[in-house]
Amino acid sequence: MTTPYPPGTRVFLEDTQTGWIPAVVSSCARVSGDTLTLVLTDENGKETTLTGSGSSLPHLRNPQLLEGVDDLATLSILNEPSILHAVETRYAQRKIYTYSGIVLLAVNPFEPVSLYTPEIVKHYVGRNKGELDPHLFAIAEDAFAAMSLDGSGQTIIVSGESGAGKTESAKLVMRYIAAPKSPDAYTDKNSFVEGTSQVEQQIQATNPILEAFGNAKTTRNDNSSRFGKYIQLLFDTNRHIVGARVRTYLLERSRLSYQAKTERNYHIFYQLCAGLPSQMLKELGLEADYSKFHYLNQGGLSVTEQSDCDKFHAMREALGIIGIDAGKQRSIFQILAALLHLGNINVAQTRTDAVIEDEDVSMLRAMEFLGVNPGDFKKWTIRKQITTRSEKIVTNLTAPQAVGVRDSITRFVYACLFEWLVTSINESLAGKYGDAASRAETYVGVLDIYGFEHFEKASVANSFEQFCINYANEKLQNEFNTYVFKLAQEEYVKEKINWTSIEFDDNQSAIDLMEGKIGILSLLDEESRLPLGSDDSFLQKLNAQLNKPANKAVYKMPKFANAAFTIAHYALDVTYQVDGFLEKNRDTVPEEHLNLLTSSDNAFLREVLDTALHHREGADTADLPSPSGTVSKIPDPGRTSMAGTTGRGTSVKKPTLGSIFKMSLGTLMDMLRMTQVHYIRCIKPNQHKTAWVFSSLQVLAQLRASGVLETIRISTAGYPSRWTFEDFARRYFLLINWREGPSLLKREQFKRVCVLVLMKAKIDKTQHQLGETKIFLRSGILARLESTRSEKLNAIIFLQTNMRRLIAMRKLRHFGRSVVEIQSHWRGAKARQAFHAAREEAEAEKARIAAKAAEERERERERKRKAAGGRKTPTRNGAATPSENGSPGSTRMRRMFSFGSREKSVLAVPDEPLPEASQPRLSRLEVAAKRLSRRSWYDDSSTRKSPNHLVPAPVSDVSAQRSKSPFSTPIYDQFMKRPPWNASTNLSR
Ligand SMILES: Nc1ncnc2c1ncn2[C@@H]1O[C@H](COP(=O)(O)OP(=O)(O)OP(=O)(O)O)[C@@H](O)[C@H]1O
Repeated sequence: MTTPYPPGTRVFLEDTQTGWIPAVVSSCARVSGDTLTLVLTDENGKETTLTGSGSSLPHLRNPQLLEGVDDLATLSILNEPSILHAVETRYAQRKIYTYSGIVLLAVNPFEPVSLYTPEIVKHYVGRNKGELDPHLFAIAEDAFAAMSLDGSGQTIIVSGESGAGKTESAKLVMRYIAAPKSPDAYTDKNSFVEGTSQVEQQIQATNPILEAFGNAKTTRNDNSSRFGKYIQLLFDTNRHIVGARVRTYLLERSRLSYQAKTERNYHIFYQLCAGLPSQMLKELGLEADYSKFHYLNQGGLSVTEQSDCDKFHAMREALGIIGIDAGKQRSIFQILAALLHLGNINVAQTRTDAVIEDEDVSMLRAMEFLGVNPGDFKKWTIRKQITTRSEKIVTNLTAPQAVGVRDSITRFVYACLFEWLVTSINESLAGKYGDAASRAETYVGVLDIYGFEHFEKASVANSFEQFCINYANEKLQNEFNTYVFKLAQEEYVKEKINWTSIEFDDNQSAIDLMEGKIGILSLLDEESRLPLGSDDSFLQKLNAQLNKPANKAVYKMPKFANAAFTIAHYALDVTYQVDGFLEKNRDTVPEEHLNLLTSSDNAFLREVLDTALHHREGADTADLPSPSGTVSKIPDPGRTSMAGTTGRGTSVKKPTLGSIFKMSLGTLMDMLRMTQVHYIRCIKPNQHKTAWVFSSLQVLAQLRASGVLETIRISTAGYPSRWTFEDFARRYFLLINWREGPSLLKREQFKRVCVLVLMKAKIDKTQHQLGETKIFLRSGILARLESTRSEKLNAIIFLQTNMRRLIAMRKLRHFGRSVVEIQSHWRGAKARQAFHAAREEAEAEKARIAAKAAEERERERERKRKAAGGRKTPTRNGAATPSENGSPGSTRMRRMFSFGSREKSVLAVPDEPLPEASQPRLSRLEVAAKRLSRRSWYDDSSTRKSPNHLVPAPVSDVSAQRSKSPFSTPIYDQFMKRPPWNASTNLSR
C-alpha cells in the first residue's frame, strides 16, 4: 500500500524555537492501519524518528519551484508552515512584498529601501496587478484604475500590528494616488508628471500635524499612531484630484495622563518644549527640560530629542499650509501648556477628603490659560454633585478621585483639540471654495487602522482599548471573509463550476457577542450609566448574560483570572481584564466642569469645544453644497462626533466611548460595503525593529491575526489551485505520451492535454473540475503533479548526463591517441635531425683523416722518389682506404639511434635528400595532427608546403626552423626541453 510519505517527500518538522524546520523523509514504514514511522533528515542533517497518524504526522512542503512564489495563493500546499516559509524565503531575498490572493503582505524591512523612486512609480503606472513584482504601487494602481474605469469608490485597507509599517505604507500609497498624472501617463510612461500638486502638498501637510498630535513613542514603535484614520482622496469626472477628507477613530486618551516605562506622551508636548523660542516658553511657564511635568516624566525619559525641535518647525509650517495662522498656533500652544500645568496641580489628602491649595501655582497658570475661574475649578475637582429625582447632593472626593477628575479634564480637552485640528485639516482639504466633496464624483480611500492587539505578558493587561481595537478587527475580518468568499464564488460561477459543497465558518458569533442587543458593549453602557456601577458588577452581568451554551464557542470565563473574561476571536483567544473598563468607557468630565469649560473666557477654547461637541454628521465644510447647489455623492466614512445633543435645552449628554466607536465603525462598514476593497497587511518581522531579521513564530501569529491564514482556509475549502488550460498544459504536457504532448500543444488543444494529464496522473473527479477557461484543483494536487513532473525530469536529466559523459569520454580517448602519435612522430623527427648532424660531423672527420693520410702518402712517395732518383711509386688503382669506407664514429652513431622499430625504419631513409614528390602525400604525422581539432597545434597548410618535411634541417638552421615550424607552440617548446630520444616523454600528461 502506498503512503503519503514516500522517501524523498519534503516535509516540515515542528520546532519549538523556530516553528518549523524543513526536512526530507528518509524512510517510511507502516506500523499498523494509518500509523506510520518516519525517519526524517532535517536541513542541518539531523535525523529524527517520528511515529504517528493523521494530524500528528508532519506537514507536507511545497515543491522547490513553488517556494518563494509571488502569490501565496498559487502554492499547492497551503498549510501554515508552507505559507510562513514562502514569506520567509522572499524576505531573505529582500523581497518585502508578497501577494496572498487579493491581499498584499508587506513585511517591514526596518531600513530604507530603494523601492519608491520616481522610476519605480513610472513602472507601475498603467500596469495590471500581477504584471510586475508585488508592490504597494501595484495595489494603488489597481484601485486607481478600477476607479477610473467605472467611477466606483475604492478603499485600500492597511492593517497590521503596531510598528508593522501601516502609516509608512499608507503614506506611500496616497503619494502614488495623489501624484498628478498627465492624461498621457497611461500610454506614454515618459509623460508621467513628477513633483507635487497643491492638493498633494496639503495632504502631505496633514502628516506632520496628525503625527505630532496623534503619535507617540511606545515600546513597539517610536512613532506609533494612537488613532485610526481614513483618508478619502476625492476625484472629479476627469479623474483629477479635487480634494480630500480625513476621518479619525478612537484616539488613545489614557496616554495623556499615564505613560508606561520608556514610553512617551504625544509628540507635540516634547516638540513644544524643544522648539518654542525661550521667550514664549517663559510666557507659557514651560521649560526645555520637561522632567518637572508629571504628564511627561512618567516614562522615565527626560530629554527631548533633536528631532523634536526639527519636527516642531515642520509641524508649524504644516499648520501654516492648512491655514492655521500664527495667532491660532499660539492659542493651541497655550491650551497644551495649560494641560501640562493641570497635571502638576497638587492634590493632597486629608484624613477623608482631597484638598488643593488656593495658591497652587500650577492650578492658577492652567486656569489662566484655559480662561476658567480657579475657585470654581477647585470646587468641582474635590467635590462631586449627584442629582437624584428630588435633590442635588454634594459629596467630597478622596485625593485619588480628585486626581481622576483632573486627569479626565486633560483627556477631554486634548481630545477636543484633536477633533478641532482634524476639522481644520478637512477645511483646508476641501478645495478653494470648500466644495470638494460635492464636486467629487468618485474617490479612493486609505484606511490606516490598528491591527489585532493582544498582550501576552501578565504585566500588561488587555483592557478596554484592546477590546475596541479587536472589535474593529473582528468587523473588518468579517467583511473581508465575505468579500473573499464572494470573489471565490464569482469565479466559480463564471467558470461554471459546481461550488455548492464549499462552506466556511465566519466570525459572526463573536461580533454578535460584542455588539449584539445583549452583548458586551450594551451591558457595559448599561453599567456605565448607573451611578454606582462598577467593573465588578459589570463582570457579574457579563457572566450572567453571556456565559451560556449558545455562546460556548466565543465566550469563556477564564479559570485562572478573577476579574476577567475571554473572547475567542477569529485570530486567537484574548482574556480581557475588566479593571478600568467602566471609567474608560464613560471617559467623561463632570457636568460642572463641562459647563465651566464651555463658558470659558478663552474664545479659542470655546471654539474648540464647540467644534468637537456639536459637530454633526455631514456638517464638514468639505460637504458643503457646491455653488450650483449639488450635494456630495461621496459616502462619509463616519464623522466621529464627541457628543450628541439630547434635545433638552442646551445641555449636552455625552455618549460613552464604546457607543461612539460602535457607531463610527458601523458607518465605516456601510461605506466599505459600497466600495471595492483592496487589502494591505503589514507584518512586523521581529520585535527588536532590526533590519532583515525574520522571527518565524512572531510572523506566524501576525499572519493568523491579519486573517491571511483564515483566507487561505476559505480558499482551501474550495479549489485553491486555478490555472488556465494553456499554463497547465505547457507545464505538465511531459507527463503524457512524448509524441502526443508536443503535437497537441502545437495544435493548441490545451484542454485535451489537461484531461490527458489528469488521466495519466490518476486524479479523480472529486479532486478537480474543468471550468470554461481554467482547471480547478483541490489542495495538494498540484504538489502531486509537480513531484511526478520532477521525477520525470530527473530521469531525463539522468539520461542526458550519461549520454554527454559517454560522448566526452570517446572524444577524450581519440584525443589521447592522436597526442601519443604526434609525440612519437616528433620524437622520430628530432632523432633524425640529431643523427644527421652527428653523421655530417663524422663525414667531415673522415674527410680530414683521409686528406691527412693522402698528404702523408704523398710525402712518403716524394721521399721515396727522391731516394730512387726521381722514380714514381704507383697507387692501388684508386681503391678506398679503410678509413675512406666509413669512420668508426659513423658506425657508432647508427648504433646509437637504433632504439625502436619505428625509429629504425625512419633511420633507413637515404642520406641524400628525398627527391621532390610529384604528388604531396599526407604523412602519418599529418593525419594524426589533423585529428586534433585545435588548429594552433597543427597548421596543415604550412606542413604541406614542404615535401621534405621528414628531412631534418641542418644543425645551424634548427633554431630558425623552430621559429618557422608549425609546431612552434608551448607544447613544442616543452617537448624540446626534454631529450627527444627519451621514450618515456608523454606530452598528454
Ligand atoms: N516601507 C518601509 N521601508 C523602510 N522602513 C519602514 C517601512 N515601513 C515601515 N518602516 C519602518 O518601521 C517603522 C514603523 O512604521 P509605522 O510607523 O508605519 O508603523 P505602524 O504600523 O503605523 O505602527 P503604529 O500602529 O504603531 O502606528 C517606521 O518608523 C520605519 O522606520
